[in-house]
Amino acid sequence: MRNGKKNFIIDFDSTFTQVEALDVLAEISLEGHPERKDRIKKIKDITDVGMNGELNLRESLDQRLALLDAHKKDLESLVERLKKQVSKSFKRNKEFFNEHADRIFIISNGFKDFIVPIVSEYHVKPENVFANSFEFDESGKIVGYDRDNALSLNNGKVEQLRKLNLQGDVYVIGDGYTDYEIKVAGLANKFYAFTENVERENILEKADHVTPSLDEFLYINKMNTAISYPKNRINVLLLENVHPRAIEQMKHEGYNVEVYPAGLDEDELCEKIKNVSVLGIRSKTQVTARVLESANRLIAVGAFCIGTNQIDLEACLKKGVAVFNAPFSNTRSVVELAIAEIIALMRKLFDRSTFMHQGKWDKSAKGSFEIRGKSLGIIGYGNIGAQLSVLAESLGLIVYYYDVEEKLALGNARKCHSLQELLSVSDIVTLHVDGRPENKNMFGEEQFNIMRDKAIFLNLSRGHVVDIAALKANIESGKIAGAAIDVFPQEPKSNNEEFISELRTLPNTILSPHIGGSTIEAQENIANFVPNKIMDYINTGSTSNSVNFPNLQLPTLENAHRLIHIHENMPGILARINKVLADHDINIVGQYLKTNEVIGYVITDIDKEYDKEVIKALRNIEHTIKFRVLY
Ligand SMILES: NC(=O)C1=CN([C@@H]2O[C@H](COP(=O)(O)OP(=O)(O)OC[C@H]3O[C@@H](n4cnc5c(N)ncnc54)[C@H](O)[C@@H]3O)[C@@H](O)[C@H]2O)C=CC1
Ligand SMILES: O=C(O)CCC(=O)C(=O)O
Repeated sequence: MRNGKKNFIIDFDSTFTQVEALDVLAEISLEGHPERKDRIKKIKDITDVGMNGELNLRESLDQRLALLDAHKKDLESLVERLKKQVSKSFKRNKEFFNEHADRIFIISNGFKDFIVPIVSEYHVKPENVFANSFEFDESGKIVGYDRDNALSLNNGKVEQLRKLNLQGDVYVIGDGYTDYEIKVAGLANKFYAFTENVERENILEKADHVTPSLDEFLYINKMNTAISYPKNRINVLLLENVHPRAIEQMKHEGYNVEVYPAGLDEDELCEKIKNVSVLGIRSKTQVTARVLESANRLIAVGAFCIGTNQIDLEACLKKGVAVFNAPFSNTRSVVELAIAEIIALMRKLFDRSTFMHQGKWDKSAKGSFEIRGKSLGIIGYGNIGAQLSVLAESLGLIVYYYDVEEKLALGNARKCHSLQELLSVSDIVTLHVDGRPENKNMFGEEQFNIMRDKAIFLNLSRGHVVDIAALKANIESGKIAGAAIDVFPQEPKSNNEEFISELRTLPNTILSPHIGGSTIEAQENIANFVPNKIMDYINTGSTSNSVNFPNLQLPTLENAHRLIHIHENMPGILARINKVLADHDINIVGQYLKTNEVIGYVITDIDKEYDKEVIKALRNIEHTIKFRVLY
């Protein structure tokens, strides 16, 4: 077999095209037939049994043709339909077919009548197509096939290949048992199980390599020209029960997705993250510098939430890992919960309901108030705080706010110039600051002391922001008449762990398991938003909305290769990149640079034809953190 040349044997049904052609032919030929549904199902079943090697091929063909009741004219419609259903990775790799036309062979147990018109559009030579041929009666009805052709028999592909007596290496790409048989007969160097359209368990185990797309096959054989990196090689790990829409989107993109329902602790994550390219988490999983040390392939982290205090953003930057979150998707849910809790606390609703469940009827107005005309102090007037301000005002609350940054007052909200000022005027105080480390215990005994007597207190931001012992003492003393706490310094990793807190059993205290953003709407919004940001980053290099990378919105790549260079922010790196490009006579089509304190992010679009040595030279520039090429 050896002369250095490579021959490619490619199956047609469910490999070259996404479908089984006879199944599609049945849909056409049985149009209007009284047994259409039933027959189509039978045909599909026979196909599957045959593909798994459990039914004699000739029998399978005979049975299907009898059920098909097809005519020559149906073949025209079939070809039109199949043209639209060529496998996606085949469509984008037309160049491969063109370049290797002499050495590409379609060997199929299907029929030349429809195979040739489809594959010819991909530069496959008609004389390189080996398949059966239909036989028609005078009226054009399909009545049989050429029975002398070995391809209507079991092991027919093997026999055909023997006849071909190909010189050089032979690679077989197919989804079925008959493709695998070629390898078993010793006529192929390797069998690649093609799973872009169907996965047949019994074939997967036997394959030399499972290839979820033609890109993967070309990549491992160093022949990829259509895309820089096969998407199935991008391993995604999604933790903490992210919404199924995210899983669906990332699988649809072609990524290899693993899902885990709970959070992982540092040791577990260090182990799990080794080969992960994209990590998806919510608020629990801590992405520490130590975790990042173990992350050999990580390119992006998606926080399926707003807060990113659980991620060491600086360590991510230093490692060239871009972090994305969903800054708006669950804000409304948090606001609605805060409003509900304010009313519930002002009416002592939870305690009253608990008493009722214990059989105690306590009808009284004591300690119960309307919220109308009361003052609400919002600490942290960001996306949540500002939205709460508008809703609260529409319910008749007088809104005060305090923020460390200059913020525009919405509606009639009144700005406070200090936290003390806000605390001294508010009947209800609610925290909506972010979880930056400086906010640890920002609310403690001193702040509770300044608050009005019998005020209400809410924290739906982060647990470490409040000194829990001080909160407990102030609830017990009656200074705080009610509290709603959704976030805690220590939260259970999963629903199976016990919640332990000093706040348990305190009066008029609503404790909720960090569910501010846990609504179907919010989770679905997040699951639409974050994967798209990550996919955009992987596909184009765009970093818009990244929480740690310099934000760059890039044009789509057309007729160029994109070089993405992430480096430590040092003087002169851009000059060095451009010197390397000039030394290799590279024509720059576009260049974009943005830096922050830690990294520089340079994108250079160049003409497609270039000396590949330049890639090595760019990678070797001192202070390079990460480098990748996109096309
Ligand atoms: N309970 C839950 O399920 C959820 C909790 N959150 C938490 O809520 C936080 C706020 O969310 P967004 O409003 O979207 O964030 P944001 O970033 O838009 O707003 C936070 C605001 O707090 C201000 N701030 C920070 N520290 C402050 C301080 N010490 N004093 C006064 N102002 C301060 C900031 O300047 C900013 O304006 C998130 O960072 C997250 O930790 C967010 C969503 C759901
Ligand atoms: O729902 C979650 O897992 C976290 C919500 C949250 O705290 C956030 O969005 O920052």
